[in-house]
Amino acid sequence: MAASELHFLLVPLVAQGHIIPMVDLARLIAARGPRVTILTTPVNAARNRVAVEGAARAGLAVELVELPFPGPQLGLPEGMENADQMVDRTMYYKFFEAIWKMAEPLEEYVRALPRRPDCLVADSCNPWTAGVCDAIGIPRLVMHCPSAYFLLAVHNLSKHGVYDRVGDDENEEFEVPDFPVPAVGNKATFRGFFQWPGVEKEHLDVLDAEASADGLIMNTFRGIEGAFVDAYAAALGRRTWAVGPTCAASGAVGDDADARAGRGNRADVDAARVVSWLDARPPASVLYISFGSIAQLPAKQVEELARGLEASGRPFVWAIKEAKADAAVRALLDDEGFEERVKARGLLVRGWAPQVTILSHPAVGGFLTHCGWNATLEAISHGVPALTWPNFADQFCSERLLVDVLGVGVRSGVKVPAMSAAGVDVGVQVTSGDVEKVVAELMDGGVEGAVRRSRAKELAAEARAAMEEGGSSYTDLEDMILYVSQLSRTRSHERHAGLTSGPSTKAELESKNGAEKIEADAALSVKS
Ligand SMILES: O=c1ccn([C@@H]2O[C@H](COP(=O)(O)OP(=O)(O)O[C@H]3O[C@H](CO)[C@@H](O)[C@H](O)[C@H]3O)[C@@H](O)[C@H]2O)c(=O)[nH]1
Repeated sequence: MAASELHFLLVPLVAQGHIIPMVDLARLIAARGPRVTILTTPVNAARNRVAVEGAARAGLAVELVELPFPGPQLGLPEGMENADQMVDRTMYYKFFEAIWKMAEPLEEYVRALPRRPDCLVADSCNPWTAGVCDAIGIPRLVMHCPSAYFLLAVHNLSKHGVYDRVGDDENEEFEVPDFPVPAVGNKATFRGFFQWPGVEKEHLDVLDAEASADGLIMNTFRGIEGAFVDAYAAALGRRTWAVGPTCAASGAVGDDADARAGRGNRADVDAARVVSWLDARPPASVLYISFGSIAQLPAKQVEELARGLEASGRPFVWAIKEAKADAAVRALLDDEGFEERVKARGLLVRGWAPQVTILSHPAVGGFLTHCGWNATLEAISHGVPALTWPNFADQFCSERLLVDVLGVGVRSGVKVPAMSAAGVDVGVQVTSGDVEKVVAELMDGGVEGAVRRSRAKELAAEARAAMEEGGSSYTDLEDMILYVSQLSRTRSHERHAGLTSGPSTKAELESKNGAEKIEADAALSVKS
C-alpha cells in the first residue's frame, strides 16, 4: 500500500507534555504522505488548532477531530479537560476515570468512518484504546512521551523486584539493575507513571496495553539514548522506533509561526515582544526558567528562586503559571515589587510562554528546567545547557541523563522529595544562595562551563542530523510507516478471512448484518 493511502489515528493523553509531541508526530507522519487524524477533546482541540491548521496550510493532511470528554459525568467542572487544569489528587482520579470512559466515543467514531483506519497510535497512558482496536481489528502502536532511560529504569526495577523489596521506604538507596550506565537513587526519584496509590488498575492496564501493542514509538534519538532504547525494546520484545526529538522537526514542516503563537496553547505574551527583548541581549547571556505545564513550586521555593535570580545579576526570562500561583507568590511578584526591581534585566511571562521560540534565540545561554522530557529535548535540540530542578516522576531521570550521562547539565541542588499525607511533594529545598551559585556555574563555569556549552552544541547538531533524511530517527519513522502499511494489509486479509474480530466500520457492520439477515431469511424460508 502506498504511504499516501494510509490513514493514522493519533490519540494523545490530554496533557500538554503529551499532546505537543503527538501533534509533532502527526506532522512528521503526514510529511511522508499518510493522512493523520488527531483525536482529542474540545478544549484540547481548541488549544492545538493553530498548530494543526498551520500544518494543513503547509500542505499536510492533518486534521483534528473532537471526542466528547466525560468529565462532567464524574463531577469535573465543564471545560476541565487537561492535566494542567487539575488542582488536587481527587481531581486527578476523576480526570483519569473520565479519560478511561472515552473508549465508547472512540469506538463509535471509528465505526462511523467509511474506511477502516490503518493504525491507531495511542499515548502509553491511554491503554483503554486497546480494547477498541481489538474489537475493530486495527493495528495499534503505543507512543511513549518520557525518556527511554526512565522507561528502562522503571521496567528493570520492577522486574528485579526492587520496588517490592523497598516497599514504602521512599528513601532507601538502590542501584538500577541491568542498566547501561550506573544509576543510583531511591523510590521517590524512580517512580513510574501510575505507580501512585489509588490507580493500581490503571497501572495494570498501561502495562497490559504496552505488552500487547504492535510496536512502540519513542520520542528520543539514538545519539542520546540508543542503549536505553535497544535494551527497552529487547526487554519488552516489541518493535520499537525512536523518531525524535519531534520538536526538532517542527521548522522543517512549516510551523515556525505556529511555534511563536504557542505550542499546545496560545501564548500569553506577544512572541515578537519577547524576541525583541532577547535581541537586545548579548549571545548566550540569558537564563530561561520554566517548570512546564504541571509542576508547581511551593511559595517558599518561588521566593528562594526569585531572590537567587535577583542576586545572580543575570538577565532572565521566567515563565510563571499565573493561574496556578497562590497568593504568596502573587504577593512576592507584585506587592513586594520583585518584577519592578528586576525589570531592567528580567522578563516575567505570566502564563504560557512561546518556549521553543525562546530556546531557539541565540541570546539564551541556559535553561532552568523541571526536566519534563519535552523541555529536556527542547534544551538538547537547541544546544542550551540545563540547570536541573526536577519535581516528580520521570523528571529525576531526565536530570541524571542531562548531568551524568550527556554532560550538559548542572544540578540546582534539589533534595529528594517525599509525599505528604495530602499527596503533595514536599521537602524539595533550594535556597537563594544555591540559585545564585548554580546560575553562575551554568552560565560561566570556567573550563567546565565551556565544555558543557560545546557538548550542548554537538548534541543539537546530532539531534538535527537524526531528524534529517538518512538520520536514525528519520529512518525509524520511515520503517514504522512501512511496517504499518504491511501490518494493515495483513490484518485486512485476516479480517476478510474471518480470522480476526468483527466488522470494523459501520458500513461493514451494516453489510455484515445485511448478509446475516439474508442468510437467516434464507434459512427460515427453507424451514417453512
Ligand atoms: O509556558 C510554557 C510551558 C511549557 N510549554 C511547552 O509545554 C511542553 C511541556 O512538556 P514537558 O516539558 O515535558 O513538561 P510537563 O508539562 O511537565 O510534562 C509532563 O509530561 C512529560 C512527558 O511524559 C513528562 O516528562 C513530565 O514529567 C510531565 O510532567 C513543552 O513542549 C514546552 O515547550 C510551553 O510552550 N510554554
